[in-house]
Amino acid sequence: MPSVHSLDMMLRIEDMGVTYPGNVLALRPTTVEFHKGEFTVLLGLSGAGKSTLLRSLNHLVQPTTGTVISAEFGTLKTSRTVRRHRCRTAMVFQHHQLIERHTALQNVLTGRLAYHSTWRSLFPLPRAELEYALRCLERVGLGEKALSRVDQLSGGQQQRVGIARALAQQPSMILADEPVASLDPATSERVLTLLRDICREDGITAVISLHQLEYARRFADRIIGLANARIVFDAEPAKLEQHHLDEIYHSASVAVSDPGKTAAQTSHPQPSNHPTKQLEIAQ
Ligand SMILES: Nc1ncnc2c1ncn2[C@@H]1O[C@H](COP(=O)(O)OP(=O)(O)OP(=O)(O)O)[C@@H](O)[C@H]1O
Repeated sequence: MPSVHSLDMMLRIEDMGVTYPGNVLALRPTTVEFHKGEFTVLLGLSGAGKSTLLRSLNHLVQPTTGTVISAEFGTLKTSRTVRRHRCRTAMVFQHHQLIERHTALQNVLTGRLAYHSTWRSLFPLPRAELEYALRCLERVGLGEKALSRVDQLSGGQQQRVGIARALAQQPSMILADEPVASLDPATSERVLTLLRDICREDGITAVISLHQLEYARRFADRIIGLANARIVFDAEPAKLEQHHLDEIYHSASVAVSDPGKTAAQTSHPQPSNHPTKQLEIAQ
């Protein structure tokens, strides 16, 4: 039976579940839809299943059950549809995954490779491709660093190169797995602002996993909270209340919504990856 989906659907997963070898249940069968131009943040404790959900959206992690349906390419069931979907789905990683000895421009150009055959990519890309990559770098404010080696850039600049590379792919969707986890608070805010603004301007659908609750509240159009391999919250940030946070973080007494309060001030010790801890750092 064909699935029923909304008009602005970009990607839909249906009864999609992931069990890793060793019988590790990482995502229970889940049905959820992502909409065009929506900026969704995945929240949850370490091990809740955020990366698994995120990475299965482009079959980087192979779902064990269920399906992924793309508005552009239909159900991802052949290697051809997966390839085409991946071409339009850019990824941004926590550790950038850049080639450090290459220049920023060379790294951004790798975002164009999906559009070229293997043999074509062995030769220099046409001037138009270089100009396009340069424009992507200019959009993230790094035009003047185009010829700098990536290992000579700061962490925040490297992540901006990662975003430029994603943009070079001309994506309809960006999946970002903890893109600011290695950055200081001020740089994190700049990177998230940049990512959100670019996604808004270009109508790109974004799904981003974060540990910082405060950033999720500020930047997301929609928050999906995960706990124990299932979605326990799915709504706009304004609807996220303490009892939802308790469910996401299994904690009944921490005022995580109080930006003035830190983990050290709460009556219960927090695990190191608890959002309150992140909140403390994010202030
Ligand atoms: N390749 C793998 N093989 C086996 N188990 C895995 C694998 N990847 C993840 N897991 C397990 O699956 C569960 C979900 O992991 P996942 O990485 O999706 O969580 P997460 O919410 O993204 O965590 P974090 O915030 O620490 O990145 C965890 O129990 C994890 O140990």
